[in-house]
Amino acid sequence: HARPPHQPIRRICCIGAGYVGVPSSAVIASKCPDIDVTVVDISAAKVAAWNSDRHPLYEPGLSELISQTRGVNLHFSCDMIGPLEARSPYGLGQGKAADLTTLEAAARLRKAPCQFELPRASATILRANERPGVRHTVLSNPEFLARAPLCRICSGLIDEGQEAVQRLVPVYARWVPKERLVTMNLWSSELSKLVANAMLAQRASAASMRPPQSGEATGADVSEVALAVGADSRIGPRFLCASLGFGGSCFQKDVLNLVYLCECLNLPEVARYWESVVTLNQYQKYRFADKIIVDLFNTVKGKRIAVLGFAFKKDTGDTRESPAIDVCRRLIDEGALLRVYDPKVCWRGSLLIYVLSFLLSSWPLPSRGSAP
Ligand SMILES: NC(=O)c1ccc[n+]([C@@H]2O[C@H](COP(=O)([O-])OP(=O)(O)OC[C@H]3O[C@@H](n4cnc5c(N)ncnc54)[C@H](O)[C@@H]3O)[C@@H](O)[C@H]2O)c1
Ligand SMILES: O=c1ccn([C@@H]2O[C@H](COP(=O)(O)OP(=O)(O)O[C@H]3O[C@H](CO)[C@@H](O)[C@H](O)[C@H]3O)[C@@H](O)[C@H]2O)c(=O)[nH]1
Repeated sequence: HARPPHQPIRRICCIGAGYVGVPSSAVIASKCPDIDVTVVDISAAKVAAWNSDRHPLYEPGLSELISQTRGVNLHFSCDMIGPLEARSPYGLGQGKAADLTTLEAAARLRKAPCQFELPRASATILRANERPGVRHTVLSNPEFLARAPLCRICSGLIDEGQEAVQRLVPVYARWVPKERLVTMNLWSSELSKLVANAMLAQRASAASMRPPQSGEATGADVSEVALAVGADSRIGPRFLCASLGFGGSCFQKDVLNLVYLCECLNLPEVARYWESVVTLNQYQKYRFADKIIVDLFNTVKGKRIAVLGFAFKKDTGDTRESPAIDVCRRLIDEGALLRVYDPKVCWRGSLLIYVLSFLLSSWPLPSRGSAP
């Protein structure tokens, strides 16, 4: 479709009203009042929840952003075609259902052998479904710079997509200083995300494994060690807290993506190196559960144990890959009766946890807010 270059973006449709889609869309809507943002999701319940005052996930400041923008230029819908077709004279949504179904399928090729193949595969699928007047461009715009919020990477496929990149950049330029808006080729962008997350995961893993097995063996205090080590500006103070293992939706997946990439590139030694980050992380969780068992006189069978906190980190209700899952599973396998409570974990997650804990324990439910 012939479109004048650098025509400003007026509409954005985000597919997937989850942890990435909603915060990103809410920020764009609040920073760009002239852009109409619609978030669509396959789950009617989720869309209804976003349209209500009981949002399905917690993120500090998100509810406030949504209350300012929802119904103004931020919309939640199950209609995969309407938001774009009704308003857009061009672009991805102009067409029919098949178009967006394909886009969705392409965007969610979670079984693509490697993250790197995703943009190319998406582009191929979209191109195969193009109709006259509709042109698709795939950009890589990974979300991974959580601690560098004033920075954003946009990238297009190596030899194409530059026009689309030039149209996307001004959207972020509303709140990101120009010098911190980085454009690069797609493979650099994808690899940046993998490497950044893998290095952070490696650091969190190493922090938990500070030899010799933290302070336990030596009498050292792990927080004091972290303070001293982090005072070296080359190392820095962040990500040095020993924990029972890293969790979350990205770290393990991204490290394993890197492992796979190394294997494909015939770099088995490098692959094993990164794989050991995940292995150590698993070990750390089992070690923690074993320590509980040992401390409770080598058996937890029939013992009632309270688990305070279930999300993978503080200030979130996200339980994906939470280390608590492995710890609880190990304790349940050993016959413990668990009582799990996390005030931030809500909706489906909490229901599951409550059902689990009801089945496994006769303790009364704590009232909301009574937990630390
Ligand atoms: N969570 C992160 O921090 C993070 C960071 C970078 C990239 N990612 C990637 O971004 C993607 C989304 O991650 P997330 O954490 O937001 O996941 P999520 O599970 O919170 O959200 C995904 C949403 O997509 C919806 N969905 C699934 N299939 C759909 C379909 N066919 N049509 C419309 N909606 C559909 C689901 O109902 C869900 O609400 C994933 O591919 C993830 O790997 C996540
Ligand atoms: O000193 C530390 C710091 C973190 N963790 C653990 O590491 C995991 C990940 O923490 P964090 O990175 O804060 O959370 P995520 O939301 O998973 O964020 C990561 O993954 C996101 C998705 O790719 C990126 O946006 C972020 O930049 C990247 O840090 C959590 O289980 C933490 O408890 C530690 O064990 N010790």
